Amino acid sequence: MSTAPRSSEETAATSTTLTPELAIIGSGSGNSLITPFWDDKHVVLAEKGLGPDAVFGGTCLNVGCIPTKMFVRPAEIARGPEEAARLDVVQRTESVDWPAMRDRIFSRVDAISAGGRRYRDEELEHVDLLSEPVRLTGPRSFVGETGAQVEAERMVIAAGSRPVLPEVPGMDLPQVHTSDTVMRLDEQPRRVLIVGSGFVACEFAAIFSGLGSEVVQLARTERLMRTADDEISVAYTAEAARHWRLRTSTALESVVAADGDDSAATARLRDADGAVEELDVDVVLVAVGRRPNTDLIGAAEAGLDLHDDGRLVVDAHQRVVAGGEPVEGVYALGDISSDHQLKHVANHQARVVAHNLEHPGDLRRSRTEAIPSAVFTHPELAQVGLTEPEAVVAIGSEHVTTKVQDYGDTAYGWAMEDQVGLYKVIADRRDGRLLGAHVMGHQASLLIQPVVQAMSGGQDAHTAARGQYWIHPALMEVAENALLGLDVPVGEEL
Ligand SMILES: Cc1cc2nc3c(=O)[nH]c(=O)nc-3n(C[C@H](O)[C@H](O)[C@H](O)COP(=O)(O)OP(=O)(O)OC[C@H]3O[C@@H](n4cnc5c(N)ncnc54)[C@H](O)[C@@H]3O)c2cc1C
Ligand SMILES: NC(=O)c1ccc[n+]([C@@H]2O[C@H](COP(=O)([O-])OP(=O)(O)OC[C@H]3O[C@@H](n4cnc5c(N)ncnc54)[C@H](O)[C@@H]3O)[C@@H](O)[C@H]2O)c1
Repeated sequence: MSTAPRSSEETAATSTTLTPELAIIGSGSGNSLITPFWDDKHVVLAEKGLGPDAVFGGTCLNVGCIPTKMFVRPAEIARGPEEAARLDVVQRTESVDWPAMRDRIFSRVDAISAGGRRYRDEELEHVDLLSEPVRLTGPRSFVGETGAQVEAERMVIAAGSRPVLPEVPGMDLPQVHTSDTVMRLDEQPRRVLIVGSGFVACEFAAIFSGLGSEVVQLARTERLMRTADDEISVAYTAEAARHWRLRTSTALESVVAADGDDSAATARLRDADGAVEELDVDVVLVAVGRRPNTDLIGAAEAGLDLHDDGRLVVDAHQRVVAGGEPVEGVYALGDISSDHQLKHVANHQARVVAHNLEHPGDLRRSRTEAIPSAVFTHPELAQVGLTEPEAVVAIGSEHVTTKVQDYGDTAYGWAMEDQVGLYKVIADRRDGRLLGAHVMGHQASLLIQPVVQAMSGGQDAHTAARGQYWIHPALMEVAENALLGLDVPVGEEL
Protein backbone atom coordinates (compact mmCIF):
# COMPACT_ATOMS: atom_id res chain seq x y z
CA MET A 1 0.00 0.00 0.00
CA SER A 2 1.34 3.39 -0.91
CA THR A 3 2.14 5.87 1.81
CA ALA A 4 3.50 8.25 -0.78
CA PRO A 5 2.05 11.69 -1.58
CA ARG A 6 -0.79 11.44 -4.05
CA SER A 7 -0.31 14.33 -6.46
CA SER A 8 2.51 15.97 -8.36
CA GLU A 9 2.16 19.17 -6.32
CA GLU A 10 2.39 17.36 -2.99
CA THR A 11 5.23 15.22 -4.24
CA ALA A 12 7.22 18.23 -5.37
CA ALA A 13 6.41 20.23 -2.25
CA THR A 14 7.87 17.56 0.01
CA SER A 15 10.66 16.56 -2.44
CA THR A 16 9.94 12.96 -1.59
CA THR A 17 11.64 10.21 -3.49
CA LEU A 18 9.07 7.56 -4.39
CA THR A 19 10.37 4.01 -4.42
CA PRO A 20 7.65 1.93 -6.08
CA GLU A 21 7.88 -1.71 -7.08
CA LEU A 22 6.83 -0.62 -10.58
CA ALA A 23 7.05 2.69 -12.43
CA ILE A 24 5.47 3.27 -15.84
CA ILE A 25 5.99 6.22 -18.15
CA GLY A 26 2.99 6.76 -20.41
CA SER A 27 -0.72 6.11 -19.84
CA GLY A 28 -1.52 4.78 -23.34
CA SER A 29 -0.71 1.09 -23.70
CA GLY A 30 1.32 1.40 -20.48
CA ASN A 31 -1.87 1.94 -18.50
CA SER A 32 -2.97 -1.65 -19.06
CA LEU A 33 0.05 -2.99 -17.15
CA ILE A 34 -1.49 -2.27 -13.76
CA THR A 35 -3.03 -5.72 -13.40
CA PRO A 36 -4.40 -7.27 -10.17
CA PHE A 37 -0.88 -8.68 -9.59
CA TRP A 38 0.11 -5.18 -8.44
CA ASP A 39 -2.86 -4.67 -6.09
CA ASP A 40 -0.72 -4.98 -2.96
CA LYS A 41 2.31 -3.24 -4.44
CA HIS A 42 3.18 0.39 -4.97
CA VAL A 43 3.00 1.61 -8.59
CA VAL A 44 3.82 5.05 -10.02
CA LEU A 45 2.33 6.02 -13.38
CA ALA A 46 3.82 9.15 -14.99
CA GLU A 47 1.75 10.88 -17.67
CA LYS A 48 2.44 14.40 -18.88
CA GLY A 49 -0.91 14.70 -20.65
CA LEU A 50 -1.38 14.55 -24.39
CA GLY A 51 -2.17 17.41 -26.75
CA PRO A 52 -3.47 20.90 -25.98
CA ASP A 53 -5.84 19.63 -23.27
CA ALA A 54 -3.22 17.39 -21.62
CA VAL A 55 -5.52 14.38 -21.73
CA PHE A 56 -4.94 11.02 -20.05
CA GLY A 57 -4.89 7.66 -21.84
CA GLY A 58 -2.52 8.14 -24.77
CA THR A 59 -2.75 8.47 -28.53
CA CYS A 60 -5.15 5.71 -29.61
CA LEU A 61 -8.02 6.81 -27.39
CA ASN A 62 -7.64 10.58 -27.59
CA VAL A 63 -6.10 11.57 -30.91
CA GLY A 64 -5.54 8.33 -32.85
CA CYS A 65 -7.34 5.12 -33.78
CA ILE A 66 -10.61 5.70 -31.94
CA PRO A 67 -11.63 9.25 -32.90
CA THR A 68 -10.31 8.92 -36.47
CA LYS A 69 -12.43 5.85 -37.09
CA MET A 70 -15.40 7.64 -35.54
CA PHE A 71 -14.96 10.23 -38.31
CA VAL A 72 -14.24 7.59 -40.98
CA ARG A 73 -17.62 5.94 -40.54
CA PRO A 74 -19.81 9.03 -41.13
CA ALA A 75 -17.52 10.04 -44.00
CA GLU A 76 -18.18 6.65 -45.64
CA ILE A 77 -21.91 7.08 -45.13
CA ALA A 78 -21.76 10.57 -46.64
CA ARG A 79 -20.17 8.97 -49.72
CA GLY A 80 -23.17 6.67 -50.06
CA PRO A 81 -24.66 8.36 -53.14
CA GLU A 82 -21.66 7.35 -55.24
CA GLU A 83 -22.22 3.60 -54.75
CA ALA A 84 -25.98 4.05 -54.78
CA ALA A 85 -25.82 5.58 -58.25
CA ARG A 86 -24.02 2.48 -59.55
CA LEU A 87 -26.86 0.37 -58.18
CA ASP A 88 -29.69 2.49 -59.67
CA VAL A 89 -30.61 4.11 -56.39
CA VAL A 90 -30.76 7.88 -56.23
CA GLN A 91 -29.53 9.07 -52.88
CA ARG A 92 -28.35 12.44 -51.64
CA THR A 93 -26.23 13.50 -48.71
CA GLU A 94 -28.03 16.63 -47.58
CA SER A 95 -25.57 17.98 -45.09
CA VAL A 96 -22.94 17.14 -42.51
CA ASP A 97 -23.12 18.58 -39.01
CA TRP A 98 -19.45 18.74 -38.06
CA PRO A 99 -19.89 20.38 -34.61
CA ALA A 100 -22.46 17.73 -33.63
CA MET A 101 -20.26 14.93 -34.98
CA ARG A 102 -17.19 16.27 -33.19
CA ASP A 103 -19.07 16.73 -29.89
CA ARG A 104 -20.60 13.26 -30.12
CA ILE A 105 -17.19 11.71 -30.75
CA PHE A 106 -15.32 13.60 -28.07
CA SER A 107 -18.04 13.40 -25.45
CA ARG A 108 -17.48 9.65 -25.60
CA VAL A 109 -13.69 9.80 -25.86
CA ASP A 110 -13.21 12.53 -23.24
CA ALA A 111 -15.40 10.73 -20.74
CA ILE A 112 -13.32 7.55 -21.07
CA SER A 113 -10.11 9.53 -20.72
CA ALA A 114 -11.36 11.46 -17.66
CA GLY A 115 -12.72 8.25 -16.11
CA GLY A 116 -9.37 6.52 -16.66
CA ARG A 117 -7.48 9.34 -15.00
CA ARG A 118 -9.90 9.47 -12.06
CA TYR A 119 -9.67 5.71 -11.56
CA ARG A 120 -5.88 5.73 -11.48
CA ASP A 121 -5.55 8.95 -9.49
CA GLU A 122 -8.34 8.70 -6.95
CA GLU A 123 -9.67 5.19 -6.74
CA LEU A 124 -6.57 3.00 -6.65
CA GLU A 125 -4.83 3.37 -3.30
CA HIS A 126 -1.66 1.65 -4.47
CA VAL A 127 -1.16 3.80 -7.59
CA ASP A 128 0.37 7.27 -7.63
CA LEU A 129 -0.28 9.26 -10.76
CA LEU A 130 2.42 11.79 -11.56
CA SER A 131 0.78 14.23 -13.96
CA GLU A 132 3.84 15.93 -15.40
CA PRO A 133 6.63 15.34 -17.93
CA VAL A 134 9.40 13.17 -16.54
CA ARG A 135 13.00 12.53 -17.63
CA LEU A 136 15.03 9.45 -16.93
CA THR A 137 17.96 9.78 -14.53
CA GLY A 138 18.87 6.12 -15.04
CA PRO A 139 17.20 2.98 -16.42
CA ARG A 140 15.01 2.63 -13.29
CA SER A 141 14.72 6.22 -12.12
CA PHE A 142 13.28 9.49 -13.31
CA VAL A 143 12.58 13.00 -12.16
CA GLY A 144 9.44 15.01 -12.83
CA GLU A 145 9.27 18.60 -14.04
CA THR A 146 8.37 19.77 -10.54
CA GLY A 147 11.25 17.87 -8.97
CA ALA A 148 9.45 14.67 -7.95
CA GLN A 149 11.93 11.77 -7.87
CA VAL A 150 11.13 8.15 -8.60
CA GLU A 151 13.44 5.19 -8.05
CA ALA A 152 11.65 2.00 -9.05
CA GLU A 153 12.44 -1.68 -8.70
CA ARG A 154 11.02 -2.33 -12.15
CA MET A 155 10.24 0.08 -14.92
CA VAL A 156 8.26 0.22 -18.15
CA ILE A 157 8.82 2.92 -20.73
CA ALA A 158 5.70 3.40 -22.86
CA ALA A 159 6.06 7.07 -23.74
CA GLY A 160 4.91 6.76 -27.36
CA SER A 161 5.61 9.03 -30.31
CA ARG A 162 4.49 12.42 -31.59
CA PRO A 163 3.86 14.05 -34.99
CA VAL A 164 6.83 15.46 -36.86
CA LEU A 165 6.61 18.93 -38.43
CA PRO A 166 8.66 19.67 -41.56
CA GLU A 167 11.10 22.54 -41.39
CA VAL A 168 9.24 25.00 -43.58
CA PRO A 169 8.02 28.50 -42.67
CA GLY A 170 4.53 28.80 -41.20
CA MET A 171 4.31 25.57 -39.20
CA ASP A 172 3.48 27.55 -36.04
CA LEU A 173 0.41 29.22 -37.56
CA PRO A 174 -3.01 28.46 -36.04
CA GLN A 175 -4.18 27.29 -39.48
CA VAL A 176 -1.61 24.48 -39.40
CA HIS A 177 -2.69 21.32 -37.59
CA THR A 178 -1.56 17.79 -36.89
CA SER A 179 -3.74 14.79 -36.09
CA ASP A 180 -3.52 15.93 -32.44
CA THR A 181 -5.66 19.01 -33.09
CA VAL A 182 -7.47 18.76 -36.43
CA MET A 183 -10.37 16.65 -35.15
CA ARG A 184 -11.31 19.34 -32.61
CA LEU A 185 -11.82 22.16 -35.12
CA ASP A 186 -14.85 24.36 -34.36
CA GLU A 187 -16.11 24.20 -37.93
CA GLN A 188 -15.59 21.79 -40.79
CA PRO A 189 -12.97 23.40 -43.02
CA ARG A 190 -14.12 24.10 -46.55
CA ARG A 191 -10.62 23.79 -48.03
CA VAL A 192 -7.99 21.45 -46.56
CA LEU A 193 -4.43 20.89 -47.66
CA ILE A 194 -3.09 17.57 -46.40
CA VAL A 195 0.67 17.18 -46.45
CA GLY A 196 1.92 13.58 -46.51
CA SER A 197 1.20 10.29 -48.22
CA GLY A 198 1.13 7.74 -45.40
CA PHE A 199 -1.47 6.36 -42.98
CA VAL A 200 -2.59 9.58 -41.31
CA ALA A 201 -2.69 11.70 -44.47
CA CYS A 202 -4.64 9.09 -46.44
CA GLU A 203 -7.17 8.54 -43.65
CA PHE A 204 -7.83 12.26 -43.22
CA ALA A 205 -8.02 12.85 -46.98
CA ALA A 206 -10.83 10.29 -47.05
CA ILE A 207 -12.51 11.75 -43.96
CA PHE A 208 -12.55 15.37 -45.13
CA SER A 209 -13.36 14.60 -48.76
CA GLY A 210 -16.12 12.18 -47.72
CA LEU A 211 -17.63 14.85 -45.49
CA GLY A 212 -17.57 17.30 -48.39
CA SER A 213 -14.48 19.46 -47.84
CA GLU A 214 -12.31 20.33 -50.83
CA VAL A 215 -9.14 18.31 -50.25
CA VAL A 216 -5.75 18.67 -51.85
CA GLN A 217 -3.23 16.02 -50.79
CA LEU A 218 0.43 16.74 -51.27
CA ALA A 219 2.94 13.91 -51.70
CA ARG A 220 6.67 14.38 -52.16
CA THR A 221 6.79 11.16 -54.13
CA GLU A 222 4.88 9.89 -57.17
CA ARG A 223 2.62 7.58 -55.21
CA LEU A 224 0.64 7.38 -52.01
CA MET A 225 1.20 4.61 -49.44
CA ARG A 226 4.59 3.64 -50.75
CA THR A 227 5.06 1.13 -47.95
CA ALA A 228 2.22 -0.93 -49.43
CA ASP A 229 2.77 -3.53 -52.13
CA ASP A 230 3.53 -1.70 -55.42
CA GLU A 231 0.38 -2.95 -57.16
CA ILE A 232 -1.81 -1.66 -54.34
CA SER A 233 0.08 1.61 -54.01
CA VAL A 234 -0.32 2.32 -57.75
CA ALA A 235 -4.00 1.36 -57.80
CA TYR A 236 -4.77 3.27 -54.62
CA THR A 237 -3.03 6.43 -55.87
CA ALA A 238 -5.16 6.34 -59.04
CA GLU A 239 -8.32 5.72 -57.04
CA ALA A 240 -7.56 8.47 -54.50
CA ALA A 241 -7.12 10.90 -57.38
CA ARG A 242 -10.74 10.22 -58.37
CA HIS A 243 -12.00 11.31 -54.96
CA TRP A 244 -9.80 14.26 -54.04
CA ARG A 245 -7.12 16.37 -55.67
CA LEU A 246 -3.62 14.96 -55.54
CA ARG A 247 -0.38 16.84 -56.03
CA THR A 248 2.31 14.17 -56.32
CA SER A 249 6.07 14.82 -56.58
CA THR A 250 5.37 18.17 -54.97
CA ALA A 251 6.79 19.78 -51.83
CA LEU A 252 5.40 22.30 -49.39
CA GLU A 253 7.57 25.43 -49.33
CA SER A 254 5.71 27.64 -46.88
CA VAL A 255 2.40 28.53 -45.32
CA VAL A 256 1.50 32.20 -44.90
CA ALA A 257 -1.51 33.46 -42.93
CA ALA A 258 -4.14 35.37 -44.86
CA ASP A 259 -4.09 39.09 -43.95
CA GLY A 260 -5.77 39.56 -40.58
CA ASP A 261 -7.55 36.21 -40.84
CA ASP A 262 -6.76 33.31 -38.53
CA SER A 263 -9.02 31.00 -40.48
CA ALA A 264 -7.31 31.11 -43.88
CA ALA A 265 -3.81 30.72 -45.26
CA THR A 266 -1.88 30.45 -48.49
CA ALA A 267 0.33 27.41 -49.03
CA ARG A 268 3.15 27.61 -51.50
CA LEU A 269 3.85 24.35 -53.34
CA ARG A 270 6.67 23.47 -55.71
CA ASP A 271 6.55 20.45 -58.01
CA ALA A 272 9.49 18.38 -59.28
CA ASP A 273 9.82 20.60 -62.40
CA GLY A 274 10.10 23.71 -60.23
CA ALA A 275 6.61 25.01 -61.01
CA VAL A 276 5.14 26.94 -58.09
CA GLU A 277 1.49 26.96 -57.10
CA GLU A 278 -0.12 29.12 -54.40
CA LEU A 279 -3.10 27.45 -52.80
CA ASP A 280 -5.62 29.27 -50.58
CA VAL A 281 -6.84 26.99 -47.83
CA ASP A 282 -8.59 27.11 -44.47
CA VAL A 283 -6.58 24.38 -42.80
CA VAL A 284 -3.25 22.69 -43.44
CA LEU A 285 -2.96 19.21 -41.93
CA VAL A 286 0.61 18.03 -41.62
CA ALA A 287 0.98 14.23 -41.52
CA VAL A 288 4.57 13.40 -42.41
CA GLY A 289 5.35 10.79 -39.78
CA ARG A 290 5.78 10.43 -36.05
CA ARG A 291 8.98 10.33 -34.01
CA PRO A 292 9.50 8.32 -30.83
CA ASN A 293 9.49 10.36 -27.61
CA THR A 294 12.92 9.12 -26.48
CA ASP A 295 14.25 12.71 -26.56
CA LEU A 296 11.46 13.89 -24.23
CA ILE A 297 12.37 11.28 -21.62
CA GLY A 298 16.14 11.73 -22.00
CA ALA A 299 16.71 8.09 -22.97
CA ALA A 300 20.14 8.58 -24.56
CA GLU A 301 21.41 10.62 -21.60
CA ALA A 302 20.27 7.81 -19.30
CA GLY A 303 22.49 5.40 -21.23
CA LEU A 304 19.81 3.50 -23.14
CA ASP A 305 20.60 2.29 -26.66
CA LEU A 306 18.70 3.91 -29.55
CA HIS A 307 18.11 2.98 -33.19
CA ASP A 308 19.06 5.57 -35.83
CA ASP A 309 15.43 6.73 -36.01
CA GLY A 310 15.39 7.44 -32.26
CA ARG A 311 13.52 4.32 -31.09
CA LEU A 312 14.64 2.51 -27.97
CA VAL A 313 16.43 -0.76 -28.66
CA VAL A 314 14.66 -3.68 -26.99
CA ASP A 315 15.37 -7.41 -27.01
CA ALA A 316 12.90 -10.15 -27.95
CA HIS A 317 11.39 -9.99 -24.44
CA GLN A 318 10.86 -6.19 -24.68
CA ARG A 319 13.73 -5.49 -22.25
CA VAL A 320 15.48 -2.20 -22.98
CA VAL A 321 19.10 -2.47 -24.01
CA ALA A 322 21.97 -0.38 -22.62
CA GLY A 323 25.52 -0.75 -23.87
CA GLY A 324 24.39 -3.70 -25.99
CA GLU A 325 23.01 -5.68 -23.01
CA PRO A 326 19.39 -6.09 -21.89
CA VAL A 327 18.62 -4.38 -18.59
CA GLU A 328 16.83 -6.74 -16.16
CA GLY A 329 13.43 -5.54 -15.09
CA VAL A 330 13.30 -2.56 -17.45
CA TYR A 331 10.95 -2.86 -20.41
CA ALA A 332 9.69 -0.73 -23.27
CA LEU A 333 6.67 -1.15 -25.51
CA GLY A 334 4.64 0.56 -28.18
CA ASP A 335 5.67 3.43 -30.44
CA ILE A 336 8.74 4.37 -28.39
CA SER A 337 10.46 1.12 -29.34
CA SER A 338 8.41 -0.63 -32.01
CA ASP A 339 9.01 -0.50 -35.75
CA HIS A 340 5.23 -0.89 -36.17
CA GLN A 341 3.42 2.18 -34.86
CA LEU A 342 0.19 0.23 -34.40
CA LYS A 343 -2.08 -0.11 -31.40
CA HIS A 344 -2.61 -3.86 -31.73
CA VAL A 345 1.17 -4.28 -31.69
CA ALA A 346 1.52 -2.04 -28.61
CA ASN A 347 -1.28 -4.01 -26.91
CA HIS A 348 0.41 -7.34 -27.66
CA GLN A 349 3.72 -6.05 -26.35
CA ALA A 350 1.94 -4.80 -23.21
CA ARG A 351 0.60 -8.32 -22.60
CA VAL A 352 4.12 -9.74 -23.04
CA VAL A 353 5.58 -7.13 -20.69
CA ALA A 354 2.83 -7.70 -18.10
CA HIS A 355 3.71 -11.41 -18.10
CA ASN A 356 7.45 -10.80 -17.97
CA LEU A 357 7.14 -8.35 -15.07
CA GLU A 358 5.23 -10.96 -13.12
CA HIS A 359 7.38 -13.94 -14.16
CA PRO A 360 11.01 -12.79 -14.39
CA GLY A 361 12.16 -16.42 -14.51
CA ASP A 362 9.91 -17.33 -17.45
CA LEU A 363 10.21 -14.53 -19.99
CA ARG A 364 7.99 -14.48 -23.07
CA ARG A 365 8.95 -13.13 -26.47
CA SER A 366 6.75 -10.79 -28.44
CA ARG A 367 5.36 -12.07 -31.69
CA THR A 368 6.86 -10.47 -34.79
CA GLU A 369 5.31 -12.58 -37.58
CA ALA A 370 2.15 -11.84 -39.54
CA ILE A 371 1.58 -8.33 -38.19
CA PRO A 372 -1.35 -6.87 -40.12
CA SER A 373 -2.31 -3.24 -40.60
CA ALA A 374 -5.15 -1.40 -42.25
CA VAL A 375 -5.51 2.13 -43.55
CA PHE A 376 -9.08 3.29 -43.10
CA THR A 377 -9.05 5.46 -46.18
CA HIS A 378 -11.15 5.28 -49.32
CA PRO A 379 -10.93 2.65 -50.61
CA GLU A 380 -9.78 0.87 -47.48
CA LEU A 381 -6.35 -0.83 -47.52
CA ALA A 382 -5.02 -3.76 -45.53
CA GLN A 383 -1.79 -5.70 -45.56
CA VAL A 384 0.07 -8.48 -43.81
CA GLY A 385 3.49 -10.00 -44.36
CA LEU A 386 5.82 -9.40 -47.26
CA THR A 387 5.22 -7.29 -50.35
CA GLU A 388 6.01 -9.00 -53.65
CA PRO A 389 9.47 -7.36 -54.00
CA GLU A 390 10.26 -8.35 -50.42
CA ALA A 391 9.14 -11.93 -51.12
CA VAL A 392 11.40 -12.06 -54.19
CA VAL A 393 14.35 -10.93 -52.09
CA ALA A 394 13.45 -13.42 -49.34
CA ILE A 395 13.02 -16.63 -51.39
CA GLY A 396 13.94 -15.80 -55.00
CA SER A 397 11.56 -14.87 -57.81
CA GLU A 398 11.38 -18.46 -59.13
CA HIS A 399 9.73 -19.59 -55.89
CA VAL A 400 7.22 -16.76 -55.56
CA THR A 401 3.63 -17.23 -56.71
CA THR A 402 1.03 -14.45 -56.57
CA LYS A 403 -2.63 -14.06 -57.38
CA VAL A 404 -4.62 -10.84 -57.66
CA GLN A 405 -8.34 -11.44 -57.36
CA ASP A 406 -10.69 -8.60 -58.34
CA TYR A 407 -13.64 -8.12 -55.99
CA GLY A 408 -15.63 -7.49 -59.18
CA ASP A 409 -15.14 -11.09 -60.34
CA THR A 410 -16.89 -12.62 -57.34
CA ALA A 411 -20.60 -12.99 -56.71
CA TYR A 412 -20.87 -10.30 -54.05
CA GLY A 413 -18.65 -8.06 -56.13
CA TRP A 414 -21.34 -8.28 -58.82
CA ALA A 415 -23.93 -7.25 -56.24
CA MET A 416 -21.77 -4.25 -55.41
CA GLU A 417 -20.92 -3.54 -59.06
CA ASP A 418 -17.43 -3.21 -57.62
CA GLN A 419 -14.82 -1.84 -59.96
CA VAL A 420 -11.88 -1.17 -57.64
CA GLY A 421 -11.39 -3.95 -55.10
CA LEU A 422 -8.21 -6.06 -55.32
CA TYR A 423 -7.12 -8.99 -53.18
CA LYS A 424 -3.51 -10.00 -53.70
CA VAL A 425 -1.90 -13.02 -52.05
CA ILE A 426 1.72 -14.09 -52.17
CA ALA A 427 3.03 -17.57 -51.37
CA ASP A 428 5.99 -19.89 -51.75
CA ARG A 429 5.09 -22.13 -54.70
CA ARG A 430 7.17 -25.01 -53.29
CA ASP A 431 5.07 -25.65 -50.19
CA GLY A 432 2.20 -23.17 -50.31
CA ARG A 433 3.51 -21.16 -47.34
CA LEU A 434 1.69 -17.86 -47.27
CA LEU A 435 4.06 -14.89 -47.35
CA GLY A 436 1.72 -11.92 -47.56
CA ALA A 437 -1.62 -10.44 -48.53
CA HIS A 438 -2.50 -6.95 -49.74
CA VAL A 439 -6.06 -5.80 -50.11
CA MET A 440 -7.72 -2.65 -51.41
CA GLY A 441 -11.46 -2.23 -51.28
CA HIS A 442 -14.59 -2.41 -49.21
CA GLN A 443 -13.88 -3.82 -45.71
CA ALA A 444 -10.30 -4.72 -46.59
CA SER A 445 -9.46 -4.69 -42.87
CA LEU A 446 -11.95 -7.53 -42.29
CA LEU A 447 -11.34 -9.51 -45.44
CA ILE A 448 -7.63 -9.92 -44.78
CA GLN A 449 -8.10 -11.72 -41.47
CA PRO A 450 -8.29 -15.31 -42.86
CA VAL A 451 -4.82 -14.88 -44.34
CA VAL A 452 -3.53 -13.38 -41.07
CA GLN A 453 -4.95 -16.39 -39.28
CA ALA A 454 -3.48 -18.87 -41.76
CA MET A 455 -0.06 -17.22 -41.59
CA SER A 456 -0.18 -17.08 -37.79
CA GLY A 457 -1.17 -20.73 -37.52
CA GLY A 458 1.27 -21.92 -40.18
CA GLN A 459 -1.50 -23.07 -42.52
CA ASP A 460 -0.55 -23.39 -46.20
CA ALA A 461 -2.54 -21.59 -48.90
CA HIS A 462 -4.48 -24.57 -50.19
CA THR A 463 -5.44 -25.79 -46.71
CA ALA A 464 -6.54 -22.26 -45.82
CA ALA A 465 -8.75 -22.22 -48.94
CA ARG A 466 -10.09 -25.76 -48.97
CA GLY A 467 -9.87 -26.75 -45.30
CA GLN A 468 -13.04 -24.89 -44.40
CA TYR A 469 -16.41 -23.77 -45.74
CA TRP A 470 -16.76 -20.22 -47.05
CA ILE A 471 -20.22 -18.69 -46.87
CA HIS A 472 -21.70 -18.21 -50.31
CA PRO A 473 -22.05 -15.64 -51.77
CA ALA A 474 -20.32 -13.50 -49.13
CA LEU A 475 -17.69 -10.99 -50.17
CA MET A 476 -15.20 -13.15 -48.25
CA GLU A 477 -15.18 -15.45 -51.30
CA VAL A 478 -12.72 -12.97 -52.75
CA ALA A 479 -10.17 -14.29 -50.23
CA GLU A 480 -11.02 -17.92 -51.05
CA ASN A 481 -10.64 -17.29 -54.78
CA ALA A 482 -7.37 -15.44 -54.33
CA LEU A 483 -5.93 -18.36 -52.33
CA LEU A 484 -7.18 -20.87 -54.89
CA GLY A 485 -5.52 -18.89 -57.66
CA LEU A 486 -2.03 -19.48 -56.29
CA ASP A 487 0.23 -22.00 -57.97
CA VAL A 488 0.86 -24.14 -54.88
CA PRO A 489 0.76 -27.85 -53.93
CA VAL A 490 -2.78 -29.11 -53.48
CA GLY A 491 -3.50 -31.05 -50.29
CA GLU A 492 -6.64 -32.53 -48.78
CA GLU A 493 -10.04 -30.98 -49.39
CA LEU A 494 -12.82 -30.51 -46.88
C1 LIG B 1 -4.26 9.77 -36.23
C2 LIG B 1 -3.82 8.39 -35.83
C3 LIG B 1 -4.61 7.30 -36.12
C4 LIG B 1 -4.20 6.02 -35.76
N1 LIG B 1 -4.99 4.97 -36.09
C5 LIG B 1 -4.60 3.71 -35.79
C6 LIG B 1 -5.41 2.59 -36.13
O1 LIG B 1 -6.48 2.73 -36.71
N2 LIG B 1 -4.96 1.36 -35.79
C7 LIG B 1 -3.76 1.17 -35.15
O2 LIG B 1 -3.40 0.02 -34.88
N3 LIG B 1 -2.97 2.23 -34.81
C8 LIG B 1 -3.37 3.48 -35.12
N4 LIG B 1 -2.58 4.54 -34.76
C9 LIG B 1 -1.32 4.29 -34.04
C10 LIG B 1 -1.58 4.07 -32.52
O3 LIG B 1 -2.40 5.11 -32.04
C11 LIG B 1 -0.27 4.02 -31.76
O4 LIG B 1 0.57 3.04 -32.33
C12 LIG B 1 -0.49 3.67 -30.29
O5 LIG B 1 -1.49 4.46 -29.72
C13 LIG B 1 0.82 3.85 -29.52
O6 LIG B 1 0.61 3.55 -28.17
P1 LIG B 1 1.75 3.82 -27.09
O7 LIG B 1 1.22 3.28 -25.81
O8 LIG B 1 3.05 3.36 -27.58
O9 LIG B 1 1.87 5.41 -27.00
P2 LIG B 1 0.81 6.50 -26.55
O10 LIG B 1 -0.57 5.99 -26.55
O11 LIG B 1 1.10 7.71 -27.35
O12 LIG B 1 1.17 6.77 -25.03
C14 LIG B 1 2.35 7.42 -24.66
C15 LIG B 1 2.03 8.37 -23.51
O13 LIG B 1 3.26 8.78 -22.92
C16 LIG B 1 3.14 10.12 -22.52
N5 LIG B 1 4.46 10.71 -22.40
C17 LIG B 1 5.34 10.95 -23.41
N6 LIG B 1 6.46 11.52 -22.93
C18 LIG B 1 6.28 11.62 -21.59
C19 LIG B 1 7.10 12.14 -20.54
N7 LIG B 1 8.32 12.64 -20.77
N8 LIG B 1 6.60 12.13 -19.30
C20 LIG B 1 5.35 11.62 -19.04
N9 LIG B 1 4.57 11.12 -19.99
C21 LIG B 1 5.02 11.11 -21.24
C22 LIG B 1 2.31 10.76 -23.63
O14 LIG B 1 1.66 11.95 -23.19
C23 LIG B 1 1.31 9.64 -23.98
O15 LIG B 1 0.08 9.78 -23.30
C24 LIG B 1 -2.97 5.84 -35.08
C25 LIG B 1 -2.17 6.95 -34.77
C26 LIG B 1 -2.60 8.21 -35.13
C27 LIG B 1 -1.74 9.39 -34.77
N1 LIG C 1 -4.92 2.75 -39.47
C1 LIG C 1 -3.78 2.70 -38.81
O1 LIG C 1 -3.32 1.66 -38.35
C2 LIG C 1 -3.01 3.97 -38.59
C3 LIG C 1 -3.57 5.21 -38.85
C4 LIG C 1 -2.80 6.34 -38.65
C5 LIG C 1 -1.50 6.22 -38.19
N2 LIG C 1 -0.99 5.00 -37.94
C6 LIG C 1 0.41 4.83 -37.49
O2 LIG C 1 1.00 6.07 -37.27
C7 LIG C 1 2.19 6.17 -38.04
C8 LIG C 1 2.43 7.58 -38.43
O3 LIG C 1 1.54 7.96 -39.46
P1 LIG C 1 1.95 9.03 -40.53
O4 LIG C 1 0.99 8.99 -41.63
O5 LIG C 1 2.24 10.31 -39.84
O6 LIG C 1 3.37 8.48 -41.01
P2 LIG C 1 3.76 7.50 -42.22
O7 LIG C 1 5.12 7.07 -41.92
O8 LIG C 1 2.71 6.48 -42.44
O9 LIG C 1 3.72 8.45 -43.48
C9 LIG C 1 4.44 9.64 -43.52
C10 LIG C 1 4.56 10.03 -44.98
O10 LIG C 1 5.00 11.38 -45.05
C11 LIG C 1 5.98 11.48 -46.07
N3 LIG C 1 6.83 12.62 -45.74
C12 LIG C 1 7.85 12.67 -44.86
N4 LIG C 1 8.36 13.91 -44.80
C13 LIG C 1 7.63 14.67 -45.65
C14 LIG C 1 7.65 16.03 -46.01
N5 LIG C 1 8.53 16.89 -45.49
N6 LIG C 1 6.73 16.47 -46.92
C15 LIG C 1 5.83 15.62 -47.45
N7 LIG C 1 5.77 14.31 -47.13
C16 LIG C 1 6.66 13.85 -46.24
C17 LIG C 1 6.69 10.16 -46.05
O11 LIG C 1 7.28 9.92 -47.32
C18 LIG C 1 5.56 9.19 -45.75
O12 LIG C 1 4.93 8.75 -46.92
C19 LIG C 1 1.96 5.23 -39.21
O13 LIG C 1 3.15 4.77 -39.76
C20 LIG C 1 1.15 4.13 -38.62
O14 LIG C 1 1.98 3.13 -38.12
C21 LIG C 1 -1.72 3.86 -38.13
